[in-house]
Amino acid sequence: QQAKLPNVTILATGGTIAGTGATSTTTVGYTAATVGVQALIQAVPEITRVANVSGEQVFQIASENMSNEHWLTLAKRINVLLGQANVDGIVITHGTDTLEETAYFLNLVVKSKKPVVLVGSMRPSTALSADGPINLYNAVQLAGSQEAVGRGVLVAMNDQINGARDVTKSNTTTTDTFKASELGMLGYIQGGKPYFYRTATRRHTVETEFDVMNLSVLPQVEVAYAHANVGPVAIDALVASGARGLVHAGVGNGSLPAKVRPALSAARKKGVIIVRSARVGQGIVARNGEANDDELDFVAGDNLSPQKARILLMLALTKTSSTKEIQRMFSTY
Ligand SMILES: NC(=O)CC[C@H](N)C(=O)O
Repeated sequence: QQAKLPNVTILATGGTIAGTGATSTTTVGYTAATVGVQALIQAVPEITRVANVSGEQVFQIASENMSNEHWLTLAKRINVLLGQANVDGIVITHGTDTLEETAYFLNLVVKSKKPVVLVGSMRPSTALSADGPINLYNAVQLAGSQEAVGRGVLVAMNDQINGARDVTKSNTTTTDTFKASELGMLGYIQGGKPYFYRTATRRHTVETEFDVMNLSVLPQVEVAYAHANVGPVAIDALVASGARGLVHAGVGNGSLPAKVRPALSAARKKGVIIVRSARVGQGIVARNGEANDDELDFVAGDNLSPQKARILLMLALTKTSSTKEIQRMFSTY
């Protein structure tokens, strides 16, 4: 332990950053989540020069298998670690498929200003020009930096820093996949130093009303996807399965197709909370825009993607079932 270096804990959860392929040119069809956290750290000895690093293997999964229970376990561990004076920051290695969802969940439930940085890779560790090692090196630097304190949960990949709320995976395979769409990234990591140009304005971490430390399950919230010719089948099935909340990934500006509206309205009358969002990927779904939310007693999803609206609705339902209160939360977080 070097006293002048920050203490960074790496929580490993799997993904491509811990993946291996048959050959150096295998960049699809490899196996995710095979390399353990100690091997990940040993593969990048440079990080021991910038931080006192310790590692914990929290899970070893491909992130398409990430569940609410995994999130609760991870969030609780992070809150315990960040409560310790000898931990300055946390890096989470993670598969990229649901990395943005884990990031937003943690952004709402981590109760510390200390840096929490998610990192993954698009190429397995065995590939030519694997992006995992430099991404991990940058993430550790960011998590150990003073610049990252109080900025909410961050995603560090491809030399760029993004905020948890706005970032999304935008390309199936390229290394520049993480983008904050039209809102833009927060900064860069270059030469081992973070450069911040923007900051997230929505409340996060220590400023939220959510606390998962005593929870072992989260309320069931599902997403129903709209498209031409869509009917009520998926919505009815999700409600019958016991969903307490439904996010409607509407077309355009969160529009409700004629066959969908009565199904959602009937669900609301049974007590299910309905959030109107959009499958478009950019822009705001405002209250009483394409649908009369006041009359239907629905919640407008602001500019959250359907998958992120699901997370906020789950956490909202741990506190209230008032649509007025939930709408406030969607305007706050
Ligand atoms: N690039 C990746 O990390 C994708 C691998 C895998 N599907 C996962 O999300 O864990």
